[in-house]
Amino acid sequence: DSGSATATPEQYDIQYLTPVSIGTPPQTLNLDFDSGSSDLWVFSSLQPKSSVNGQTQYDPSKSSSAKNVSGASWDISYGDGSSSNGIVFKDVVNVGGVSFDSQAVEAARTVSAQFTSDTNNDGLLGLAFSTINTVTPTKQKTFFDNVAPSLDTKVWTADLKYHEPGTYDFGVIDDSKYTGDITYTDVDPSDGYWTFSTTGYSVGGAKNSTIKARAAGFSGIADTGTTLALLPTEVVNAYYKEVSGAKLDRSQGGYTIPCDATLPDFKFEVEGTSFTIPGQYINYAPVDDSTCFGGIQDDADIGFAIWGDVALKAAFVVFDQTQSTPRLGFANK
Ligand SMILES: O[C@H](COCc1ccccc1F)CN1CCCC1
Repeated sequence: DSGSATATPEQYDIQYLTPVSIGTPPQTLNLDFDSGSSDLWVFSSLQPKSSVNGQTQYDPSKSSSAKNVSGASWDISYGDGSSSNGIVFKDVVNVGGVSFDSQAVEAARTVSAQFTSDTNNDGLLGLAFSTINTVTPTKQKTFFDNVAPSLDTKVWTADLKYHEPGTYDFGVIDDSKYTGDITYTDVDPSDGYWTFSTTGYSVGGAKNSTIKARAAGFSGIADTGTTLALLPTEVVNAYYKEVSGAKLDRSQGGYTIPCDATLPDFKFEVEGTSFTIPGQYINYAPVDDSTCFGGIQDDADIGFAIWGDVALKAAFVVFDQTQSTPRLGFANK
């Protein structure tokens, strides 16, 4: 079995939304596929009206296949301070033609203000490891872990794009979506994330002088649910040193740049193969009519780097569980 679903970017690629059908008859919700968390939760008919602002709500009472998981509840908080909680149903879930008939669908009772104001986001589909699922008393499996046995090959792939729709595929590596070889690197799943090491980085200076790659690598997570690339302070400083007019603006929460700056490319290396984030991707969004917010920011107080969409959209990425050790594959495209 294999399938493919479209990942459509919201403004500035702040996140990508993908249609998921839930229940009988199918209720289609647009979810944020998040490889940085492991709960599939949805806006639901159980929420107070005041917490819903245009989102599509899952209504288990309208699904003949919905079954409440007695005594189960969930409560999740994210790195950006947002949160949600509720109760749990099992129901049929279909993503791009790949289906599982008793997926844990976590129906929200409460969502934080950030989710209420995010009108097109109907919930999340977690794709990190099931060890960090928040359902108690019995942890639930991610959609990928549930469908993995049925897939032609135990992978899912992300082909996210700059300001245009891309795809999430399950059970297939579509060779038309990348060029050259796929470079694989081992993942350490012990924190529940797709954690991997980069062997180096380099900055293509505005004057086309490249800063030599940093000898030591650093570890980070591949996180489709994070917008920006959050990297070690030293790396971030080395990058913006190359951008005239760049400044660390605490009031904006990080580095800003002149919107008309010609930004250098940023290269990261995986097992010695380099992948280029074009400078254009690193002009994330305007904060006023001439100042823009940088797409590379500091990973301070997280303790590891977060390779979010600004980085992932520069590659074809394979989230691979075909072996006992999970792997990430990166290819140019
Ligand atoms: O909140 C996340 C961004 O958090 C980044 C992060 C990941 C893992 C550990 C610490 C972190 F700060 C983005 N939201 C997730 C759901 C909607 C957007």
